[in-house]
Amino acid sequence: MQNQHFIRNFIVETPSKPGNFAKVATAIGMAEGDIGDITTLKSGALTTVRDITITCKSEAQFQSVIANIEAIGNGVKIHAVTDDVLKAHEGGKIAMKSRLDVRSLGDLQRIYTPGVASVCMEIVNNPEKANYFTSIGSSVAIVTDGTAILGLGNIGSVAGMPVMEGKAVLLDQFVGLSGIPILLNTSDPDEIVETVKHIHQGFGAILLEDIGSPHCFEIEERLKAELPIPVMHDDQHGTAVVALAAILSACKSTGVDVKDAVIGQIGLGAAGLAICRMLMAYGVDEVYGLDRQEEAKQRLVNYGGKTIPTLEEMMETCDIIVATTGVAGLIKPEMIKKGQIILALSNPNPEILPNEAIAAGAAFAADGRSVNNVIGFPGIFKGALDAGAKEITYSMLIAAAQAIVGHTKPGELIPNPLDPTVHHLVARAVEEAANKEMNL
Ligand SMILES: NC(=O)c1ccc[n+]([C@@H]2O[C@H](COP(=O)([O-])OP(=O)(O)OC[C@H]3O[C@@H](n4cnc5c(N)ncnc54)[C@H](O)[C@@H]3O)[C@@H](O)[C@H]2O)c1
Ligand SMILES: O=C(O)C[C@H](O)C(=O)O
Ligand SMILES: [Mg+2]
Repeated sequence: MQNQHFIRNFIVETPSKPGNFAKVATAIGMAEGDIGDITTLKSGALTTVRDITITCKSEAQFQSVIANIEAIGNGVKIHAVTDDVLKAHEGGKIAMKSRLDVRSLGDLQRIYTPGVASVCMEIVNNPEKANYFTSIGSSVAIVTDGTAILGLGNIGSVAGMPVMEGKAVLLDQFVGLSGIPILLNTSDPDEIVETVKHIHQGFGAILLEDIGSPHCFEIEERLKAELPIPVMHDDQHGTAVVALAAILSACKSTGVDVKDAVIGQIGLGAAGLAICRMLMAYGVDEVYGLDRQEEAKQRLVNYGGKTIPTLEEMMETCDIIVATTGVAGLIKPEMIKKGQIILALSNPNPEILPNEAIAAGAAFAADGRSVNNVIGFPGIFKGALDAGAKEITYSMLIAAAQAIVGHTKPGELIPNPLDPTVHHLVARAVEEAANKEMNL
């Protein structure tokens, strides 16, 4: 797999004289290492120690980064090279924590037997109070069968758990919801639907994650129809929201009316088909899909979409290209037309690196790390839960996309996901759209 993201942390000591860190940065750049976070650990009179996050495309590249730094000499020393990604995952990223302290017998009797019995009876007599007296209303099941983990494919739900824990971390950090991973050991649609139906009462909503096509379409449709709570396949609709927002922002920046744009979508699986459907729901006429599977193309045609037979033809005729194939490096620089907008959204490695696309003439380019459904799904679920919505509809999704665009700075494609305001605005917009649909 090309364009790998190997992330390591270098603990580097340099003499405190100005210019020494610049030598280290140059040494890293000469080996094509990409510098990320830099944390000064110690700033002394004689030496400074920094923790430098470096991303490389291969282990070999790391070795040349190390060799280049060591070649500087004059007191520049590498004290350690650590893998902070693995370190961050030691023991897992999430934990079930109590919101209350139990320090006395009184506490125990209130939150446990016998006090808890009265709360149970309160719910027996007023079932709608379950969301008020329990955590159900702020809990989201993150359900996967592990068949389409990022672009890594069918690696199974246990190997996919770090991704599901990641979604739970983001739900907690950005909107204060509790995400609970549910790892299925079946990819049979009937068994998945039956299982989720039997566990749904413990959750306010269901987030389907990294379930591959075509099963994901049937599973989501059946659960949406059969459950009284919101169900959303994030890879489909969270991605469609973010892709629409990025396209609207790019069109705004380039003075193009999105409804006149010619948009090509490479890959018509979970993400790609949903992106096409979202664009058509938004009123874009010229949306063309491409997939290597006939049945994937047929699904788009069944929704009223159009297809283009080859990648070369799509790259030649479309102003905006979105790719969600899982195939790193699929789009070659020589395929890029001047002024094109390229959203190569596959993770962990895009169909083309944004800097390569820009260098080849693209007006805008982004990968799946920056244009990522993290901008959408936390606020979408928060808004749906706050509204007490029974489902997540297109008007709620389009409201989410418009809220994202409204908070995007000129020249940006989408806001920074670390900006808490964007998640709050998305949640409010989704809640309002839901209330409008429920005539509240
Ligand atoms: N940036 C984001 O937020 C985001 C969100 C969802 C998915 N993704 C990424 O998109 C990729 C696909 O995810 P998915 O859930 O849609 O998977 P999927 O398996 O449902 O869909 C992938 C589709 O791409 C097609 N495809 C593969 N190689 C192709 C090629 N060479 N030419 C044309 N079509 C080809 C497959 O036939 C399939 O239909 C993954 O890498 C995933 O990480 C990114
Ligand atoms: O997990 C992500 O980063 C986004 C998306 O859900 C994906 O599958 O790529
Ligand atoms: Mg995913």
